Amino acid sequence: MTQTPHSAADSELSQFRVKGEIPVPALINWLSAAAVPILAFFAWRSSQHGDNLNASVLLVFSGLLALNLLVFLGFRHKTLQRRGFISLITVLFTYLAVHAVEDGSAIIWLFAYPPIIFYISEARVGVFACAGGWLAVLFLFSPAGEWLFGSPYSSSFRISLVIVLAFEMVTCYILDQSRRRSKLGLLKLAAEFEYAAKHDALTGLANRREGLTQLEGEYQRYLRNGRPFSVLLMDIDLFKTVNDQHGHQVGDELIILVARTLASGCRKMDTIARWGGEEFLVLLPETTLAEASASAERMRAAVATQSVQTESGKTMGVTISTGVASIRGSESIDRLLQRADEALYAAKSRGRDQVCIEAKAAR
Ligand SMILES: Nc1nc2c(ncn2[C@@H]2O[C@H](COP(=O)(O)OP(=O)(O)OP(=O)(O)O)[C@@H](O)[C@H]2O)c(=O)[nH]1
Repeated sequence: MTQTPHSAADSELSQFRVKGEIPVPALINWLSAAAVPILAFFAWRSSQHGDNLNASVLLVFSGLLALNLLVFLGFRHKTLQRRGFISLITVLFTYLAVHAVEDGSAIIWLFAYPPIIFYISEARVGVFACAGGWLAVLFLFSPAGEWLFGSPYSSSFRISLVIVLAFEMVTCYILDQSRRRSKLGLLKLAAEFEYAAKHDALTGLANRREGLTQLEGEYQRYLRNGRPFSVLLMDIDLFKTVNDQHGHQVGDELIILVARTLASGCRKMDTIARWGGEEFLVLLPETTLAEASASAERMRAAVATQSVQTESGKTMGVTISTGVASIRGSESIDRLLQRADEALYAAKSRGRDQVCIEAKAAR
């Protein structure tokens, strides 16, 4: 069954990739590959300035990001890669800000955090991480933060950074929401297209193409496991007369009524397809000829109890004729359908409102 877009959870939406969009694992790989030499460069600069502790910490981050990249390349575990990357950059950015790396100027790398986090994770993770990060910066810049960490940031820099960071985070959130909305729209459109491609617009049943697809799938299963399946080919009797006497609208109502009756008489595993104008194909997986003819007979009887109201207020009954056939040996799908069609033809020629099994009368 096609998933409806409305039920798509945020996480599923994050995994749904529009053609041309950069895949999250590829983006993380690229960012990691870029971050490893950048961190190594800053580690080298720190060691030049005699700050060996900072050089070691940056080298450790560089190594961990490289490790996360290699683990992904080895195991292809996307969730592990994403979580590892988010944890590492969150701790790294916190370290850059708190430790005031490069005389505090390294804190500007914090601006890389919001777009990355919104792109690679679910919306609520992005909001949580950004709000938490912003509050942490606010605390770092407060008198309490200054007393605790002794950071060197000037007051004008603090004000600017807090405001610009908030502006960037809100902008990233808005852009991310817009991206997610358009993805949702595409997901909805794709589901609608998929539904339209597989279903008949009038009855909501599978259309002929989908019926054939299901039939082919069942045929392949039969070739593998040898369990027989059956088909019922059904046709509304004297339908042309209904159209001619009462108009196409009543004819359409009758088709819908028969479709509903057939659907309510089938198992979940069965497929009912609108095969032609007033013709239906029922595919009964793992069903013998005897079981199929019993089902066909039940459906025939159920349809015969139905009626529609004509424009003159009279009730009009409806009957169907059915041809039944079961797969045999290594015959083709075409041959099976041909035998069902011959049985249907026999049911028509023997007076309609009856079920015929492979050219033999069943009633
Ligand atoms: N209202 C309506 N009529 C349709 C639709 N599709 C096909 N038809 C009509 O269905 C009729 C089929 O009639 P026939 O194939 O001649 O057979 P019949 O009158 O049912 O006679 P038997 O099959 O011999 O019982 C034609 O008049 C088509 O125009 C549809 O979607 N809606």
